[in-house]
Amino acid sequence: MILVTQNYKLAFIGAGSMAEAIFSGLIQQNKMSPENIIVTNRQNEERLLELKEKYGVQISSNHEHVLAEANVVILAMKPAGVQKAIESIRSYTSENQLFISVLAGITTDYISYLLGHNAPVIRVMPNTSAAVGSSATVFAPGKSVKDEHLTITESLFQAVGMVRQVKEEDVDSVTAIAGSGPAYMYYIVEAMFDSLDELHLDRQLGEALILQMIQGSVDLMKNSGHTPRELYQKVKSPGGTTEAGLKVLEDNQIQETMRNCINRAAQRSKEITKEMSTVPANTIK
Ligand SMILES: NC(=O)C1=CN([C@@H]2O[C@H](COP(=O)(O)OP(=O)(O)OC[C@H]3O[C@@H](n4cnc5c(N)ncnc54)[C@H](O)[C@@H]3O)[C@@H](O)[C@H]2O)C=CC1
Ligand SMILES: O=C(O)[C@@H]1CCC=N1
Repeated sequence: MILVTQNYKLAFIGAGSMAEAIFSGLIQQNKMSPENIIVTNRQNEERLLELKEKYGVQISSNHEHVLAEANVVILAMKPAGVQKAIESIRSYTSENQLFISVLAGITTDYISYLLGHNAPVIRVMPNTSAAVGSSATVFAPGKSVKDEHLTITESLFQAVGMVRQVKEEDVDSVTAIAGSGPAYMYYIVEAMFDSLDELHLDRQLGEALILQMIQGSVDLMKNSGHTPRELYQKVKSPGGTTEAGLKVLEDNQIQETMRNCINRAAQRSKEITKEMSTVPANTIK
């Protein structure tokens, strides 16, 4: 079923992991047709050909062509590249297009400043689970955004997972949990997988069990109405295996480390804003 998204023509400026996760999710969930998606990057033609081959999306290195029919432009380059990227497309953009930025730390004001006009700009923070329809996404509107633009953004990202509107000042914090969060989960799971060899367990069996164990834990956290603390207390028996394992986590201050990790990521998002996204004072309207 193609939803409201069928009327949109999406241009992705940037063809990396995040762009691929979003458009592959939209295509695989049957929410958008690949003909309505055009993708460009800075210079890697081979990467564009690979994406065309894999998903059937349109590709082009000609920015005028990329922007010509797009009514939604998704900015998906690294934060450090935003100035050059917008300079290279600016003359082909208009106030009739909606700009969606997924860039960590880059404000809607800065994007409007670089565009030099009043097109609506929405800041979105998705994650790579969009590729399987399971992103945890937030969006925050910039200045010229109307309800219709919020609806478009919501419907696009609803197609690839859960989506919520937040204030732009909260996006740095959300980036730390929902944007970067998957990497922290994969990092922990990598360690669990690596323990399989030490346990002399079959790798394939062990990996399947670990992933199902995580899935089951998530299901229980979502559905039981119990807090994480209540749930781990239920697993733990006095003098048992869980207590022994948890003691190692406590002795190594793993919870504190996790909080530090998340706080540091949020702080980094704010640093990126200062380093790369400051609007010169005399241009603020
Ligand atoms: N990877 C992730 O999990 C998430 C990434 N983000 C944000 O998404 C953005 C992209 O991240 P990734 O996809 O991981 O990076 P990436 O390095 O995989 O991709 C960046 C893409 O931008 C292109 N690019 C760079 N300069 C360009 C220009 N001047 N014109 C056109 N294209 C240009 C590159 O050629 C490349 O295709 C970043 O700003 C990041 O903060 C947001 C949420 C999650
Ligand atoms: O690491 C980063 O900066 C980006 C933003 C969230 C996930 N990846």
